[in-house]
Amino acid sequence: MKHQLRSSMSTEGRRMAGARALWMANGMKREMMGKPIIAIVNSFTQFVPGHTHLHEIGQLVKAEIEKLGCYAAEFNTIAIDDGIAMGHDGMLYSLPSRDLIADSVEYMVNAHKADAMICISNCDKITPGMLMAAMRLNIPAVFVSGGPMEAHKINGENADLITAMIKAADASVSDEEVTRIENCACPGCGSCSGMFTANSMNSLTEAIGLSLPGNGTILATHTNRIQLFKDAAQLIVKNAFKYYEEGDDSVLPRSIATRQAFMNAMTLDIAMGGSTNTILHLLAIANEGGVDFKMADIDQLSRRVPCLCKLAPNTQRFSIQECNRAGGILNILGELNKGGLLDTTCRRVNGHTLAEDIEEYSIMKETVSSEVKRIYSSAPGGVFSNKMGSQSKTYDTLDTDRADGCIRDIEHAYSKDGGLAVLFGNIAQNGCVVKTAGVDASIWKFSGPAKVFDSQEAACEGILGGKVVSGDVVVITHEGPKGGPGMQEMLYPTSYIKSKHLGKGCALITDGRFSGGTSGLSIGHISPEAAAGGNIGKIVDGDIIDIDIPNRSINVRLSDEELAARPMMPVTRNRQVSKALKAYASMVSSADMGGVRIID
Ligand SMILES: CC(C)(O)[C@@H](O)C(=O)O
Ligand SMILES: [Mg+2]
Repeated sequence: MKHQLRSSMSTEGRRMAGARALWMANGMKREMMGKPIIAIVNSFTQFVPGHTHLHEIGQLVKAEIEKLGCYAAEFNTIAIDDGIAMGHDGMLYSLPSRDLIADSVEYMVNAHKADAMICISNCDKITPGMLMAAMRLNIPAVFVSGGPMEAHKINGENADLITAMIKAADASVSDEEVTRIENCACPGCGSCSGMFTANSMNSLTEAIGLSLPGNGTILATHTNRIQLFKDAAQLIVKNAFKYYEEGDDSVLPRSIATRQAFMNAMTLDIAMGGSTNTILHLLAIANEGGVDFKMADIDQLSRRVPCLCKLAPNTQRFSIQECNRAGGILNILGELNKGGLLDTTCRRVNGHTLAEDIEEYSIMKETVSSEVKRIYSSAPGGVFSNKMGSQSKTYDTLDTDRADGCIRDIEHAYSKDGGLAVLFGNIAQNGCVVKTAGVDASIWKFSGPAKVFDSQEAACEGILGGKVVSGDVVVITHEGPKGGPGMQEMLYPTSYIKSKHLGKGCALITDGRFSGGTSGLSIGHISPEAAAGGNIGKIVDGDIIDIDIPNRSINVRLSDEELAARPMMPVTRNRQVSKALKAYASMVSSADMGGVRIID
């Protein structure tokens, strides 16, 4: 062994007889000792459709690994369903759960001295939590997500949980119509079908190189998703031997997720109008690995990367299944690469360079291999199913229309400027973010009077109660990482603006964050947050807010002197915060640092 097995601490030497006895009681065979122990980090839970089908897959992965002679042991992490935890104080727990997941993976893997891990993630905080752990532990790791949910279509347009939320608060829609939509919006297992946070993060994992091709886009219900798990199981064994036996450090997370890989991933995100949460998570993951990747890099990239792909909620024409049919993540990267926008020398978990994978998985070549066709022709089954790999339907043809198909080439970009932008100004000195892919170009410049609310709940009441009118800028304060605490997703306020048919008439700005399902002129992550003394906490009703996306600015129309003389507005809400959340709030940073905990 070139690198000593971590597990040798508990499997070697006469004095480890007790530990060996326990390992054998777990099912480890004598002949497995001295070989890498692989942790199967699963996030199965029946509280989240993105995870409800993961019960058996961990054991299938174990069987695949053990065929190759290594012992594999499964443990679970928690997983919160943001959609179910939304619209009430459950959302306070969502972002903090990311760090809890990272810690729990460290606890299990370090306590039992596992040598390598396969991470079975899916929804919003689970993929970033596990990625943070992978960077922290820096042992061989491969990621496989549970896969996306099939999309339900009404008259050719996506109808998902966001559609249900918007219709449910629209008084012009009948109860029967609302029930009809909620009955079909989520047709079974998988991460919700749009380019929401879960699918954004799983796509970014593929771009960073820590998962195999297809990870971001092959449907949960498709048999090809099971094949991906089998391939990943074989790969983690191969990489564990490469590292421990051959001393090959290139398989380690920090060797793969380098600064260049983060830049590539962010480039992809900007090109596909991913969830703004990815910014928060990429900053936090980079921070765990000591990678130099900051808000300023995101700002720079957003100025030169075009928007090549729009899925729900940025359009209702396409969802993740159509993106897969157009060649998925590697084919978006392929188009970006033609514009010289990537560093394709980055090495990936499968041992290839990004250039090699882009070439091999391109669907635009004259001869596309049967393996590539197999992956990208994975189609929805079209019937409700919450079973992993329960169907194997295929598309007859792949989508190679780069002018008006799901993935466009640079010549036919939706916009030359990317789908995400970072704005700065006197109310966001450390920046804030907006998903421009989801904003109608007619309101990229917007000025209007502030309507201030110091909680998400008050904002919801204000919007639904008619307090907010066309032309207003809704300002939601004290919902940042520290102030919330937990930086709630504001999907209800942004959906209610649409329910009230104010989508193009209002802006919303906050130190909180958004769901990937949010679209419209919604600006979040304002840093510093109000609870950290940020100027957003000084805004009062009637102040004029100037938003200018093309020039990347956001300001309250007050002079520096006026703003300096303004006191912070008192917080009027009455929110009960548990001790667990207070502990989190006591150490969390602002969004521009990824909302990571500052612990020294
Ligand atoms: C419920 C959603 C849509 O998954 C949301 O949590 C997101 O962030 O995308
Ligand atoms: Mg979310």
